[in-house]
Amino acid sequence: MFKILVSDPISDLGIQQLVDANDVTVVKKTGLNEDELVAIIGEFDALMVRSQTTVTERILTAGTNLKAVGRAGVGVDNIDLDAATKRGIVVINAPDGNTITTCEHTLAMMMALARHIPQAYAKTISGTWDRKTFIGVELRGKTLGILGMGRIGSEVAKRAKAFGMDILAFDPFLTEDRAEKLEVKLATVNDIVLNADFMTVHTPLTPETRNMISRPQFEVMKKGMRIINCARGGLIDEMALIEAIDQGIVAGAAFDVFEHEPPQSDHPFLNHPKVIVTPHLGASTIEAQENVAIDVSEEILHILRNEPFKNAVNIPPVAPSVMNKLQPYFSLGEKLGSFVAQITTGAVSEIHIDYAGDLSDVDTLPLTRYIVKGVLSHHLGSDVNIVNCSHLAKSRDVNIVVSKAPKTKGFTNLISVSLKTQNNQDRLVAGTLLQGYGERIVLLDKYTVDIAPDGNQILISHNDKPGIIGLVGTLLGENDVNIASMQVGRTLVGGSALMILTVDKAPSKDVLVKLASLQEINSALEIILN
Ligand SMILES: NC(=O)c1ccc[n+]([C@@H]2O[C@H](COP(=O)([O-])OP(=O)(O)OC[C@H]3O[C@@H](n4cnc5c(N)ncnc54)[C@H](O)[C@@H]3O)[C@@H](O)[C@H]2O)c1
Ligand SMILES: O=C(O)CC[C@@H](O)C(=O)O
Repeated sequence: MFKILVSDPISDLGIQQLVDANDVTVVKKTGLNEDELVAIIGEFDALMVRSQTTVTERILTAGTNLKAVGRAGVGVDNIDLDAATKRGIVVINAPDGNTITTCEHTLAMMMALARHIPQAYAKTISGTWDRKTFIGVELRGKTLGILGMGRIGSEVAKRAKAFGMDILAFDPFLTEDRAEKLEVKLATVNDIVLNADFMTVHTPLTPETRNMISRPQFEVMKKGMRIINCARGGLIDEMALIEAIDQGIVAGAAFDVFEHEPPQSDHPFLNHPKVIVTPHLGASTIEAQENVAIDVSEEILHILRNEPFKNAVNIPPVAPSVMNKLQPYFSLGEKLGSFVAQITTGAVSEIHIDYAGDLSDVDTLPLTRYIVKGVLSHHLGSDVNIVNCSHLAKSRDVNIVVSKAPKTKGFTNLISVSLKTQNNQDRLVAGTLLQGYGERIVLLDKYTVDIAPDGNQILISHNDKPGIIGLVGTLLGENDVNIASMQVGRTLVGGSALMILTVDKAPSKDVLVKLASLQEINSALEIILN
């Protein structure tokens, strides 16, 4: 039974599928501080949050059973991603579910700003009928500058066009072609600062975007600019903005987000007549909260059930077409990694993976992760997963080298995994997925073999002499180890040879020692493939 902690207010309807799942227990506990979370997180397999819970390294370290942290929303700046990645915890978000809602909030803020609606409302209900102070401006014919043309920025552009606004847009990934399709003019930040009447930001908060609009921009800004921030506090320098408003450069600002949330009661935005604010309500609609919670719940279930998932923030995304092609190879890849690690002794310095045939023309990174996981799991156990395997390899100075070849020796697909060690070993295992026969190991070092990579195997290195197979069979039989299949490979008659046995149960250490001491046998090794 998986236990999931929901630590922020999240739509009940959105998490219904978790509540209904018969392999899941959902515990809702909101408003906990870090210490309280640290005290209980160890019992849980997954944590689901919005933006109130700050998921710190301490919480992640205490979450010894945590496999996933789900963010019901877009921004993951409240989650320590590095700490999660190191611990192999998948962080997922719901990037699409609140796009329209946040875009609509942005437009609502822009219109409220243009027409002084919150200020006029406050005055009217206080008993003053003031029609002179609140002369607004039209949106029609005005220029809107959009910084960040991702999901939300693009939707804002579409709707602003309907108001008759001209759009100047800046995004490092915005191409001429896409700008043309969106009917916006490609611009620089400076173009927007100098020419726009309204400016709205829709970027993530990164070291590069922090204070992207600050004193240098306000100094040259078009007079009368109105600024909206429904993305992240810190994108626009809050103190510099107040100065610019007081200097008459900026006509007004509408902010849904703050550098520190909630802001202190003496924050200058909170009592400034030209600033309107909402308490991070951008994503707060019934629809968006259901959407994001449904998306994240689905993903958490996939992760806990070991099923393919998307939207992981700490693993690069994979196109569905690539995923469909690679997925059948994940189990084979992991077993090849595990196999070669089990036959290698000494510290691994390099994992060389060669993809040939069908696999040579796809982005194989997700499959590489399974292979690396297979290699590292042999020594590091269940602490390794596809999220942290690259980090673990790097932190142990293991070099991962990938090569590709379009042709194979008679196989439509072939994955070769070789390990180089610091004591100069170089072992290789290659496998394929055979139509109708499933996974096969077809090459072991220089020996051609045909092994189904499952269950318990014994790998015996011996000299190619008559009678060895009989000796091995007799010894295993005497020790109640039943042989399911046997493969023998040699390169030269009478030279060194390899025997691989699939057995119904694992041999004891004692039996392996006895096998290794038989005449003409050089070593006997147990390999377990699950
Ligand atoms: N107020 C809310 O409740 C709320 C709700 C949802 C999203 N958000 C926030 O809104 C922002 C946008 O969300 P989204 O879903 O559109 O994200 P997105 O990832 O789809 O878009 C972000 C865009 O910003 C661009 N960008 C990055 N650096 C830039 C830079 N220096 N200058 C210009 N553009 C840059 C990226 O290329 C990308 O296209 C995020 O910060 C998100 O956390 C806030
Ligand atoms: O959970 C929220 O309401 C905040 C959502 C928003 O900031 C996001 O990044 O998705």
